[in-house]
Amino acid sequence: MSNDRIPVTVLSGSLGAGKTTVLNHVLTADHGLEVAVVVNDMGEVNVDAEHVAQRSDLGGDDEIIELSNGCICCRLRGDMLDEVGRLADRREFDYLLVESSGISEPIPVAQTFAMGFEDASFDPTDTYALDTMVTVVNAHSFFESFDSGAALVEDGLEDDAGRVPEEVLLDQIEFCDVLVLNKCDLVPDDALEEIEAVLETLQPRATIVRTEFGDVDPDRILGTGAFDFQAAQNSAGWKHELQHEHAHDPREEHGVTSFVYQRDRPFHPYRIASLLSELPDEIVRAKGFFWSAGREDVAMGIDKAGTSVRAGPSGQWLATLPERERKRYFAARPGLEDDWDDEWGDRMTRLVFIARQFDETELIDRLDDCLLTDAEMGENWDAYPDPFEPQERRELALANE
Ligand SMILES: Nc1nc2c(ncn2[C@@H]2O[C@H](COP(=O)(O)OP(=O)(O)OP(=O)(O)O)[C@@H](O)[C@H]2O)c(=O)[nH]1
Repeated sequence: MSNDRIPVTVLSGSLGAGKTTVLNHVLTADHGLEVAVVVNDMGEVNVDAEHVAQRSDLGGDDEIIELSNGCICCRLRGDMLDEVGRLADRREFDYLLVESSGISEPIPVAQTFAMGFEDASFDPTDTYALDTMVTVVNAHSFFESFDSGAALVEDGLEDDAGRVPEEVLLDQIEFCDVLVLNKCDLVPDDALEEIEAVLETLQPRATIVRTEFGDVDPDRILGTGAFDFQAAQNSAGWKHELQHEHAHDPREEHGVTSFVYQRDRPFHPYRIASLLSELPDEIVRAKGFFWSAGREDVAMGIDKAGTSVRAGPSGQWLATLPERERKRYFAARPGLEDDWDDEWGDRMTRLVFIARQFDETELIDRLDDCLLTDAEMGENWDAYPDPFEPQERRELALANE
């Protein structure tokens, strides 16, 4: 590999998905590259590093950096950089493979390599080039992961931000270049096709590679040059839907439905909160923003990953901005002005749902029942009880891309 900088592939994926198995397969494959490895394990003892050391034909311990008792997406970000900096000083090698812990969020890990990290003494950007973000998906427990999250992680193991495994799994799927669908030996073909259809809907940009015991062709995950921070960050299926679909538009493939619900009348806060708390499990993913009557100051956001649902203030309506600032947004985004309402500005609802084996008509009816009635449109909305959190994150709803 003639690149000046050392290319890096990061393996993400939930606990037990097969990251170490993939890693060992790549290390013992015949690709002619000298590969150094970082293995991150949440426990005190780095079991994965031991498995890698035993199984691979790597020489001394020098080639495997073990980062234990914390996660490289949060607490150990700086430690990881310091270690890979020392490694690059110490010896020559062609490629760096990073196995993150099962609960690592991929975006901070990618940022750490692509942009460095303030707490670290080493700046990776001259030495390393992030090449491929890979997420290993466990085909065998894929659908159960969304039903309960229980298959992914033992109780109480949340990341520092309090995110649950289903949310982290969705992040790992939505932010990557390659999805390795592992444990295919345990799943019949028709189920694999359905899983692939869900994955393609959640993440249309990534290539999907089916594997058994991690038998991936190294060319699929090493030296692909596929990583592009901006593209990866915008690649989630729900973002495409939110940006490009302007109306209800279901599409179905292998029982996987993806549709946008859009309305310009506000929801009754109590009714929508109650519906959101009991969304059907068939909805694997829901994202977007909505208008809750009485909260004309703020756009409410929704984030459903498997059974985990979060909803609350998440952005500012453009209508609440001073006119000059608003015009800057309009100038920067042609088309934004098209949906502008004379009375309510950009206040509206746009929600994306990705579901499997699901008839969306009932949900659409139930969502419509949450909209204010004609009589309620004339009421004092400020008198409605507000079930949502009061605090606000300062993001623009329409910039929610
Ligand atoms: N049947 C089957 N078992 C597999 C496959 N890939 C891995 N395994 C087994 O699944 C278990 C977990 O695999 P690992 O490679 O350790 O998974 P991991 O993602 O590194 O797990 P953590 O490091 O705990 O997050 C091991 O017992 C593997 O032998 C596969 O394709 N099929």
